Amino acid sequence: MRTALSIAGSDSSGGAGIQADIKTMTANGVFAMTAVTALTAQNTTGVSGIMEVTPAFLAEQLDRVFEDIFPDAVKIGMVSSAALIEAIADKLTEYKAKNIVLDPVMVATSGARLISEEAIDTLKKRLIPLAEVITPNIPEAEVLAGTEIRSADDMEKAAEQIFAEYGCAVLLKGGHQLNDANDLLVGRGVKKWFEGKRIDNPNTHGTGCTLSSAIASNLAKGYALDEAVERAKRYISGALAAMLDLGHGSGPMDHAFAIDNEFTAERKN
Ligand SMILES: Nc1ncnc2c1ncn2[C@@H]1O[C@H](COP(=O)(O)OP(=O)(O)O)[C@@H](O)[C@H]1O
Ligand SMILES: Cc1ncc(COP(=O)(O)OP(=O)(O)O)c(N)n1
Repeated sequence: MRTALSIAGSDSSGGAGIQADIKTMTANGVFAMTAVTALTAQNTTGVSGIMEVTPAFLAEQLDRVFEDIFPDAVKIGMVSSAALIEAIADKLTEYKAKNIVLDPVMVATSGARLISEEAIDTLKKRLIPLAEVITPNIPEAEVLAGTEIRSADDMEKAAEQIFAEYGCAVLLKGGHQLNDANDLLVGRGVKKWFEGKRIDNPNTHGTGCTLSSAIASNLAKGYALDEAVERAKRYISGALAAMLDLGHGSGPMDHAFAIDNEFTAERKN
C-alpha cells in the first residue's frame, strides 16, 4: 500500500488540518501517517487557541516515521513558527523526502493567523525550495510574489514569478476569491488551468488542506503532477458537492462520498 505523511496542525472540529488530511488520504486509498505541529482549539466559527509542539518533539515524530515507514509523499500544512519550519526542513533534507506538497497556510478563512510574520521568511528560504509543488490561495500568493492579484492575468504573472524565484511548481488556487473555482499550475514545462465549476456551498472549511493532501495522495500513487492535480480537483468537487451541513459557521466537507469509488479503487500494494 502506498503511504503519505501529513505534517500539520490538529483541528479539533475535524474539518481542516491533520484530520482533513487523514480523511482525504484514506478516501484516496493511501495509508496516512502524521507529525503534529500544533494543537488548535477551533470549530466552524473560528480558532480560539493554538498550542505548538516543541521543535524537538516534531523532529522526534519525523524520525520515528521516516526510520520505519518511508512515506511515498509528504504534505505540509500549518507550521506556525520559524523554529518548527527549521526542524521540518532539516529532517526532510536528512531523509531525502520525496513528493513534498506544501500548502503555505497563513490565515484561516475564519480570519485567525496561523503563522507568525517572521516565520514567513523562513518558510520562503528553507521549506518552499524543498517542495515539488506549493498550493497558495490568492492572499498567500500575494505575500509570496509581493504583487496584487485581481484577475486571471495577475494569477499567471504571480505564479510564474513564484516558480522563477523558488524553483518549485505552483498551483495557484482561485477558489475563495475570484468568481470561478479555476486553479493554475505553473512548473517546469507546464502551464495549465484546471477549471472547476463553482459549487454553491458555504461550507468550505478545510478546502485547502483537502486539496493539498489529495495531490500528495495521487503523487504517492505514482501519478504525474498534472494528473495528480486533475484528480485532486475532482475529489474536492465531489466532497463539496455532497453538501454536508454541520456546525454554526463554515462547515466541513463530506469525505465519505468517495468510499468505494474511483479514488479508493486504485489502492496499490
Ligand atoms: N465553492 C467552491 N466550489 C468549487 N471549488 C471550490 C470552491 N471553493 C474552493 N474550491 C476549490 O477548493 C480548492 C481549495 O482552494 P481554496 O478554498 O482557495 O483554498 P484555501 O482553503 O487554502 O483558501 C481549490 O481547488 C479551489 O478551486
Ligand atoms: C489546523 C489547521 N490547519 C489549517 C487550517 C486552514 O485550513 P484551509 O483548508 O487552508 O483553509 P480554511 O479551512 O481556513 O478554508 C486550519 N483552519 N486549521
